[in-house]
Amino acid sequence: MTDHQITATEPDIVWTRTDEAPMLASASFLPIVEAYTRAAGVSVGVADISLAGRILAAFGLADDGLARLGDLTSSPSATIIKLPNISASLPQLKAAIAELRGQGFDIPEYPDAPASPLAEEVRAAYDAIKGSAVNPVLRQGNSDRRAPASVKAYARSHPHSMGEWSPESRTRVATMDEGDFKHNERSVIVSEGGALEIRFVPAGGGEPRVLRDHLTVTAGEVVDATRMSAAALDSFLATQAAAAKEEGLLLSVHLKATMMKVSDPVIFGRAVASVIPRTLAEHGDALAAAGLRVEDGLASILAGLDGLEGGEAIRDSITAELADGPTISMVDSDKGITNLHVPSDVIIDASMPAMIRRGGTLWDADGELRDTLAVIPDSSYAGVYEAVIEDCKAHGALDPTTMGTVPNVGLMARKAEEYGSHDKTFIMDAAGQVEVAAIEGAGVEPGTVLLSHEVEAGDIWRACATQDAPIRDWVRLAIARARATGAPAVFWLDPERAHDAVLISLVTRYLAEEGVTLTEGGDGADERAKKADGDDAPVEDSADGAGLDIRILDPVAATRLSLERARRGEDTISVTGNVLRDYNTDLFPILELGTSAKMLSVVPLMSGGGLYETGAGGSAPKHVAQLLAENHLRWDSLGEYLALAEALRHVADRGGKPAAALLADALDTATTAFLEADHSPGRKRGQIDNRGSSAWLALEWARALAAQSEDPELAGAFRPVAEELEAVMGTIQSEMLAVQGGAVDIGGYYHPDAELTAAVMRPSATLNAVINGI
Ligand SMILES: NC(=O)C1=CN([C@@H]2O[C@H](COP(=O)(O)OP(=O)(O)OC[C@H]3O[C@@H](n4cnc5c(N)ncnc54)[C@H](OP(=O)(O)O)[C@@H]3O)[C@@H](O)[C@H]2O)C=CC1
Ligand SMILES: O=C(O)CCC(=O)C(=O)O
Ligand SMILES: [Mg+2]
Repeated sequence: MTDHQITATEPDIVWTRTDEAPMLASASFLPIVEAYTRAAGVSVGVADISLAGRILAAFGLADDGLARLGDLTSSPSATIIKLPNISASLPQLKAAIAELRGQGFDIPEYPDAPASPLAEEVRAAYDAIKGSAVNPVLRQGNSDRRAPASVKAYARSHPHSMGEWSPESRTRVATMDEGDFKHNERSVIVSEGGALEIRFVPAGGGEPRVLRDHLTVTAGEVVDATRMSAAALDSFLATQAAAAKEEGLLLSVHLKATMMKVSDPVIFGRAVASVIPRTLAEHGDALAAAGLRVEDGLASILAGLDGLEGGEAIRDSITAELADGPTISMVDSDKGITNLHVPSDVIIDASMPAMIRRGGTLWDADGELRDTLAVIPDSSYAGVYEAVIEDCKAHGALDPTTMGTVPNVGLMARKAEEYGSHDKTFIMDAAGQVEVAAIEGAGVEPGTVLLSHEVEAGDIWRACATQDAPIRDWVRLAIARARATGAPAVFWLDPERAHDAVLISLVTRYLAEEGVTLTEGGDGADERAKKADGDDAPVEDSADGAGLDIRILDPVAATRLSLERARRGEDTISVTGNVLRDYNTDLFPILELGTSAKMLSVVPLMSGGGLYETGAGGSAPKHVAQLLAENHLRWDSLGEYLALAEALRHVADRGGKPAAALLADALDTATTAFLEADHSPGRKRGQIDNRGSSAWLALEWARALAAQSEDPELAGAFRPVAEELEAVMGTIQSEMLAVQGGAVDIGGYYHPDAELTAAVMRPSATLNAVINGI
């Protein structure tokens, strides 16, 4: 029994308190949810998994909501609604620590250079909070992300803006063709359970050093190892900086420094270094002595120069080099924030689709849109974006009013693949060999080296693991989605990649075990032959005779096929590994719906429980900035509405709470009516915002509950609510709009004051009176 054992008092549904815009939106919507569910005998509790909450918990100053929920995921009764949370970069973590200290919490500063065992401990505690520390704990299942039919219908009738694509666009992707993670990858299947060790053997003799001492593996686990060569990376980045300048393209770098918290900040730092090489050659020692690191971005370095002896000379040198080098794309041209200022500002899953949606352009320092050289160092997945860009150049922008949908079934459970690699990623400090060796079991003699790489100082070496049970579950989920929709399901796997080659063999075997045969031409050959014939029709035949069309294609071919079908209005399920799950579930929703916030994002937990994520995007920091400046929150809570309906259905399926099913059905009806009436938040001050939207949803939900006849008592309880809300909705909406315009104070960014937040997020006394009266 762990400290966090779930008790019988755990509520039916746990709602997560997170950060930024989703947390603010919850302050408005959650009181409505609590009132409606309480009236139907369904309990909703809150677990704090915010960045600030996790920091306080690490020092015993708050309950550990994340640990509690992590335990809950192993229970079949788990029903968790997970809102997006901050995956903190180091600058964000430090800002949160400073804010909490400023509020009087007794927590230590982040030790940059720990010099005592205690400081080491503090650093380890903080490093565990950094990056994507929440999702891997809760995601004990694979992922099923899609746009529900009502949302797709809404997007078709209310299309978002889509930039034009010209065949003359010079925007392109640059990626490495050697020395990167893709090209150095090696992969094995461990035949039996056991334990592995990761060790470093220095070049030219010397004692081997253990990097990771007891890595438990299970039978059938796929273990990969790879390295990014520092020399190859530096040379690639220098070439791209020169190419961007030469070709007059903006330089933009697209990484995932938040989620890939060990490798990608280092790669980001090398990108920063590539635009200020002379400054680093001349002043590198002074910067290091002041603790200013390229990994933290230009903003952090520039801020650290204030008051530093010799700081002005360094600033002048940086300014001169930036003026002399390629034009770097802007995150915020008004404030002079470039793509290389902050590691967490540009996150590839959102940044590349947003650029594609804007006709392949990014902003320059004058706020003008220009073509860009999109630098994606590792080539494992860069080809997907390359293929989309080529497609848009050839055929123009996609049309949201007609395009089909590309939902995703993602292999994600139990820290699968790269996104579970943080504790097995190392930045090498010397040349030598890194080995993954069996120390116990694993179906081989102890000491057997399973994987190894020659490394140089500065290289990034990492191992990833993917357990067999999640792979089988993923294949079954893909079949289930193909059956439920009739759409073809395509496994995006690249036979040229070591890991994917192993997965192709497993997927083929597990499909056969489920009685499913790959569609003829499932290797892409048929598609190519048909194209050569000028025949654009999809492969309709299904090899298993049961109407299933399941194929395996490399990611570039899969992208082309999915886009070709989408342009014809046809749907294609993308069945992918963990990284492409992340990329595709922003890419396609942003093109189809304008934002991934409108996605239904279900994680059927392998224990039988359910995790319902809201949307597939992030926490939109710029939405918070807008709320603070002009009291308008444009966050769209549609993802929350969709997730709540699914969670209620899960509670109903567990038995004993029949009203949960009625709440779910009524919420679906309400969401459809809400979309049809176009009550979604507007982007600008003076338009309806998140709070006004949730009030409309409350009205539609009450109406649908009052209209159902299965539970007359419940209908009776909600009839007056619906009538009252209907009568006062005009007043509610005017009260909501009246507060917009000026700045507001909620007493903090990472840890705002609960009362101030509630006051800002519940500004309509009329709505509050109705809700509080339920
Ligand atoms: N599941 C999770 O917990 C995730 C957490 N994150 C975290 O979120 C933060 C920001 O990351 P990132 O996703 O890259 O950037 P954003 O959150 O800024 O999302 C990108 C853009 O998507 C649009 N958007 C996203 N959600 C909504 C919504 N509900 N309503 C309206 N528009 C929305 C906005 O576009 P527009 O400008 O058009 O309004 C936004 O600017 C980081 O801290 C990151 O670590 C990121 C991804 C997932
Ligand atoms: O965990 C994170 O940092 C981000 C997750 C994410 O982007 C996603 O799941 O789509
Ligand atoms: Mg994502």
